[in-house]
Amino acid sequence: MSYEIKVNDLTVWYKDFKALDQVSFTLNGGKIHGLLGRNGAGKTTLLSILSNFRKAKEGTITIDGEDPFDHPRIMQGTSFIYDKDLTYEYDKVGDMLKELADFRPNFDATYASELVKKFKLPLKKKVHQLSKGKQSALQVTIGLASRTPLTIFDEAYLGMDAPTRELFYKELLADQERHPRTMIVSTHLVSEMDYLFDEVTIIHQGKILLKDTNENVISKGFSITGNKDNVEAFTTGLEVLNSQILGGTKSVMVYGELSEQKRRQARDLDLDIGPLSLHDLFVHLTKEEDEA
Ligand SMILES: Nc1ncnc2c1ncn2[C@@H]1O[C@H](COP(=O)(O)OP(=O)(O)OP(=O)(O)O)[C@@H](O)[C@H]1O
Repeated sequence: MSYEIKVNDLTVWYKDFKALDQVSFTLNGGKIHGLLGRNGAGKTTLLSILSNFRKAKEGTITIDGEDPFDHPRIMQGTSFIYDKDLTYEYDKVGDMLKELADFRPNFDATYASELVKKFKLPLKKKVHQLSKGKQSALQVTIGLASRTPLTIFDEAYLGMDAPTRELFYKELLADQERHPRTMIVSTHLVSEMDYLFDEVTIIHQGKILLKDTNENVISKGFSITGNKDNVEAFTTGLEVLNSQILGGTKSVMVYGELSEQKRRQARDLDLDIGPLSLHDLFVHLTKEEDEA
């Protein structure tokens, strides 16, 4: 089971600072959505509203067709995994997992035990005594084993070492395959996680910059390299994200559709067309004026 999410004209203020500015989008159910944004872009603000931590005051949100705020079914069906402060969590790991099973109707205790083994979580240790990476692994275990129709991981990998992150990504894909749900995964580690996403949303300075399938986003990013004058002639009118000149050669990154006619023109001008990664697109699409 999975929830569809509709956000319409959502604006969030912190006193006189606008953290989200008329944000509108739909997230299809049963997909893994990558939510990408730079520091302070508004990711956590958005995710805390989707997970009922905060009420939408301007704009509307529906999750599975309902206003999610204070809605028992939607709240029970939503997991929000974030960098939680576990300093005062004196329960033992095993007890915490047992208690959770009572609150989450879909919680799979057998799968949780498998994850405990894979992440090497010490069941008898108190949660606040776990290392940062193990605390994150515990949170991820809870997020995956809860099997909620909406599962949100907000930079859930913090403190995990590279092999543990790999394990998390592998489990996320495998369990999504077995039990499709709506997942939202926010991250800065774009190059490491890009293969996980079915759909991508980029948020920048409180606004949605881009929302599309991962495949479509990637298919619109190109690097164009060749003779400087030819590259300049070719890219006139295209959205140029970045350019570099080395002697008489120019290399640019562009974002947009390239028609067959444009591709022919590139061949005639002896230009090389290459793909761009989601990481490159993210970095350059969210570049600010003073970072050129
Ligand atoms: N409680 C608050 N009071 C005032 N401003 C806030 C508050 N929470 C967040 N902000 C501001 O709102 C903006 C968005 O913050 P948010 O935490 O949503 O960003 P983020 O994309 O999750 O960033 P990061 O990747 O750094 O965690 C930032 O400018 C932040 O300083």
